[in-house]
Amino acid sequence: MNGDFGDTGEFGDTGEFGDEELLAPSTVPGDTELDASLRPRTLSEFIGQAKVREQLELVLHAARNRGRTPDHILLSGPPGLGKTSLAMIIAAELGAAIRITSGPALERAGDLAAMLSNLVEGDVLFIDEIHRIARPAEEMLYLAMEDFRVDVVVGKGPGATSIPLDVAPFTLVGATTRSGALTGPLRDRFGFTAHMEFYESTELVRVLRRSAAILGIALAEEAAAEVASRSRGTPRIANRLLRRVRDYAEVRGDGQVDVASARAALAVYDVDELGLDRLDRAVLGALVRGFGGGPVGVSTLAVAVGEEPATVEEVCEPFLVRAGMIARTPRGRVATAAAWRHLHLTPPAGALNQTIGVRAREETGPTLFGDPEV
Ligand SMILES: Nc1ncnc2c1ncn2[C@@H]1O[C@H](COP(=O)(O)OP(=O)(O)OP(=O)(O)O)[C@@H](O)[C@H]1O
Ligand SMILES: [Mg+2]
Repeated sequence: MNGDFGDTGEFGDTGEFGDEELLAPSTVPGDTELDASLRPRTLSEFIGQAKVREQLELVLHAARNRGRTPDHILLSGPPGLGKTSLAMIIAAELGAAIRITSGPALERAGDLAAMLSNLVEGDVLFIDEIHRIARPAEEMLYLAMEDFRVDVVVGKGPGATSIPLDVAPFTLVGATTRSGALTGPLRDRFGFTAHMEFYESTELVRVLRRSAAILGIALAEEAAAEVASRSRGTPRIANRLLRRVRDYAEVRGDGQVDVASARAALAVYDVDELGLDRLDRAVLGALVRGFGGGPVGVSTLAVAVGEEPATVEEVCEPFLVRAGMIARTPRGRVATAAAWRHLHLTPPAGALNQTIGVRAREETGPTLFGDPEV
């Protein structure tokens, strides 16, 4: 099994990004193969996310010492940061088999029961987009996670009986771009939640160097830095931009990617110096020009740019917050002074001045001004 199924679910449905797919953090057609060849295979190959790596190392090590399956693990963070890669690494580090499914595929409890009853002791069950699991399956999952047992209901109406079935002890690894959308009971049953953060440019440079070595691309140091700084803190985007600058260097140059050809290539693909794409710029434009800088609710913003609220909230916004362009306030989203300037406009006197590089946590993470308005 190659286990690569990045194009399930709403983020895989990249039609909405049109020709701006280059900067979509989700997988786009053609990525899958690339992702598979560039995926880190061990925890030590996994670049960045130092905190998460340390925490995971402890969880896995302790479980190995005790000869037990580790606690269930939730991986939470924006698309393309390495959740699927980490899930596979967890299984590899445990020397366990990995079974892969996703929330949207578990529509009926029976789908999950079939999956669970096939598990062998020690297996890792990976459920991607776990926040999209259907309710009946979710309830079955609680019991399986806690007691390694499921109740399969046979028959209908008053004659229905439930037959308890044992499930082999397994480790559930769930991945989600929206841990806030998980129900409390499900979240509580994970022993450990790894919060994935956007990558620093220096880390993306290492990702790019590694990928260039695997793909046999001559990538100059300065060019790597240039690509890294425009990759929205996201390894998947860094790898994709790397392929585009390679194309450019091969067609218009001698195949060597230097900083000049990298810049020229990125200009051709309309990737701005912060790595913002058309949708990001549309969101900022709507916020600044349409709503005077906010505050405005995320669903209103989504309507203004003709996008799904989930896309704006889970794909654009985390990065715009991290880039210091948008702040979440209890009354809605607000454009910072940097956002106005990025659009070549003069910020109004009261515009927020925010430092770049605020931690981009999901909606459950700390915000500047208390709970985000949803
Ligand atoms: N830490 C890392 N080191 C090196 N490469 C990485 C790292 N994290 C991710 N990548 C690269 O980025 C690609 C995308 O990672 P992955 O598919 O694991 O992301 P994801 O978080 O599961 O995304 P999604 O939420 O869209 O499913 C990988 O194939 C790999 O090439
Ligand atoms: Mg994934």
